[in-house]
Amino acid sequence: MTSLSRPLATREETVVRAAAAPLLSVQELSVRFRMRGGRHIAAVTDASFALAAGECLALVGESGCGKSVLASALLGLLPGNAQTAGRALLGETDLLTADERTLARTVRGRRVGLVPQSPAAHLTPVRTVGSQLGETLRQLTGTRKPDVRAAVRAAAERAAFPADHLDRYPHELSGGLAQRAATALALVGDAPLLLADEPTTGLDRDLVNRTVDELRRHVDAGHALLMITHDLAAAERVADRVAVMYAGRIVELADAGAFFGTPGPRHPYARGLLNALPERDFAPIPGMPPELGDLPEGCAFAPRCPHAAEACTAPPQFADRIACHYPPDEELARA
Ligand SMILES: Nc1ncnc2c1ncn2[C@@H]1O[C@H](COP(=O)(O)OP(=O)(O)OP(=O)(O)O)[C@@H](O)[C@H]1O
Ligand code: NI
Repeated sequence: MTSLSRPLATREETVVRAAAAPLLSVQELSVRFRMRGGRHIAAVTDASFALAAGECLALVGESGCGKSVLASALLGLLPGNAQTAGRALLGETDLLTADERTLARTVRGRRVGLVPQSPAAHLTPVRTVGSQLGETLRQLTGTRKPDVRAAVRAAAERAAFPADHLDRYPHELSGGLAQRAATALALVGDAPLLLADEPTTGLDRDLVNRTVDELRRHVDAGHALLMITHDLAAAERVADRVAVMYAGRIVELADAGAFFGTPGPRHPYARGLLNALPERDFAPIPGMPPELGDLPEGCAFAPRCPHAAEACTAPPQFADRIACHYPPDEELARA
């Protein structure tokens, strides 16, 4: 063997390992907001998950449970009163500790794309959608001037944004159109990781499906997608895996097929979420989620949980993809 064979073999091993390693690894991510009077809001607590290239993870849970805060943390977009703990590794970069210059120059838009939850607030008010798309294309993909017009039309088409609205300003758009403009902008950079925060709000079912299918094509082309959504039907259509969040914690991670099909969700909260759907039992979960500034000591879902028992006054560990003292098997054993 020549002396070259070793480095070559090592490089091959590296490629194999890279293929198996997740693109994003979030480890015990917590976000706290410091408030007046020494109070704090525990918006995200100990969230851990990984996301591979070519995979979509849907993050679901009731309003206010911390989904958008989690996404903002991954982009370094939290306000000044936020404190983070844990790690969020994108390759070698820890997104939680990367400096603003790195985030602005190499991460946002280039390595991590965002479809924001409030697209109107993220679009530049004084520029038309077409001009914003054109500028983003030139910046992120180096599209040359003569090619920009066609590229803008293609980008709009991908997000079902009508070409005859490209000369409109953001305030002239309906919520649904602003949403599609934001999706078009987010897809332009071809970032390996896309965070889509409620990308189908304000769209009718046909457009929801069209948007979701375009996002799925993006995933199938090798990108990773973290999709935050209230729309469980959209989640079922697009996701490979599901993360269920309750009161700032991920309480269940599941394969989408098992979650939406058989055997179904394992966590009592996740079962409640699905059963609340009109096409299922249409039975809402009784009660309200707790205040994130005033969380109970034990399991935060216990006050609403039909299975709560003595053990639930202590916080459940996240183990075997669920944070529950009585996951289904144990429940059967108790019955
Ligand atoms: N800048 C902030 N300062 C203090 N608290 C905040 C701040 N931003 C968000 N929060 C709180 O963090 C919690 C989580 O909010 P977040 O927006 O992540 O919820 P969400 O799951 O995305 O809800 P929705 O589905 O309604 O978008 C909420 O209680 C919210 O009030
Ligand atoms: Ni949100």
